[in-house]
Amino acid sequence: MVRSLAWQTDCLRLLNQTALPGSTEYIDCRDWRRVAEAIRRLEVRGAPAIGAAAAFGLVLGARELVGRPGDFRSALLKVAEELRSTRPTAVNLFWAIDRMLAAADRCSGDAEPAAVMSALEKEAVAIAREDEAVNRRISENGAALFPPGSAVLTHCNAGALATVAFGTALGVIGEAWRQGRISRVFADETRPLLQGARLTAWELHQAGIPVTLITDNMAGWVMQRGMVQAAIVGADRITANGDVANKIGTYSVAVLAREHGIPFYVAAPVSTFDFSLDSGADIPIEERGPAEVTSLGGVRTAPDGIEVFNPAFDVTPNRLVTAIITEHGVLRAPYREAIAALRDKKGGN
Ligand SMILES: CSC[C@H]1O[C@H](OP(=O)(O)O)[C@H](O)[C@@H]1O
Repeated sequence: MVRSLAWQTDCLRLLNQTALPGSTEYIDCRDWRRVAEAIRRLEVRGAPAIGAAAAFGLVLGARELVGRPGDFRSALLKVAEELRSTRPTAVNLFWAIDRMLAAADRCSGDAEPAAVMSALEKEAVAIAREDEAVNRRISENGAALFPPGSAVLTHCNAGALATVAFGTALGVIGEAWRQGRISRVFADETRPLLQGARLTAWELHQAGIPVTLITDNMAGWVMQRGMVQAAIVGADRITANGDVANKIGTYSVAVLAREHGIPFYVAAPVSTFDFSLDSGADIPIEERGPAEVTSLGGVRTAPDGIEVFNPAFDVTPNRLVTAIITEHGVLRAPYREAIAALRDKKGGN
């Protein structure tokens, strides 16, 4: 099974997703700063995966601080803040760090730093283990939504690579495939960083699931031609009213799905819900550098010095979301009440 990361006690091993699909390379992080860099560079990416990576980054930070002079807990908080600053949109990053700091706070005030570090390591291992189990439940809950023989469209990568294992949207697709419910997947390439072409197409091809790669601007025509009967994506943050932040281009897919009368599904764990935000207008949207848009594979594709707008995410309003598939079941509009009922199921905060 594809895994985005593995805790090896002395280091956090990351599958370098910027090297896929051309080569399978690993990054062994023994320093929390290298984990932070990997998140910023999208060497590890995907909401649950960056949450788990940051959790193990905090363990590495704690390990560095054990035996150092000065106040262990305030130094640990500084590491946590650095990890929080890596990317602003996926709420799993903040959920995981909050959960780790809560684990540290459960240690008595006079606990030795080594004891706190041990508690942090246990919590990070639990976060990683739970993510795989949660994704399996999401997959089982979502598979039943697809009538046998369905072809579906997906955007970006919400697969095993975006999580600790198994995936969310691609987890649903894999389970539906195993049940004979999905016959083919149309994968948007997902400009500018091509998570669909490089990662989703790779994951599905590895799994033997029929996949057709299309460019983002082909999604409407594929729907208009009746080549897909549904769309399913992951999420980076879902607010209290059911608005969904996800990879840039997701909103366009949702509008096209509504226009063509096909369901638009979102698959996400409860850890991706942000109960503190009332609507998608409040979600911070990461903007990345111009080079991601003005070059491709190291080849310049736009004039020097051209103005660039490069938002990494967009927000799909809840009215365009047919259902949200979680580990606790499938939510349908109106979402506010159903989401509120999930609140006590979100560990950590
Ligand atoms: C299962 S969360 C996956 C989610 O994260 C991706 O963003 P990025 O590749 O920038 O980390 C994308 O929005 C996916 O849907």
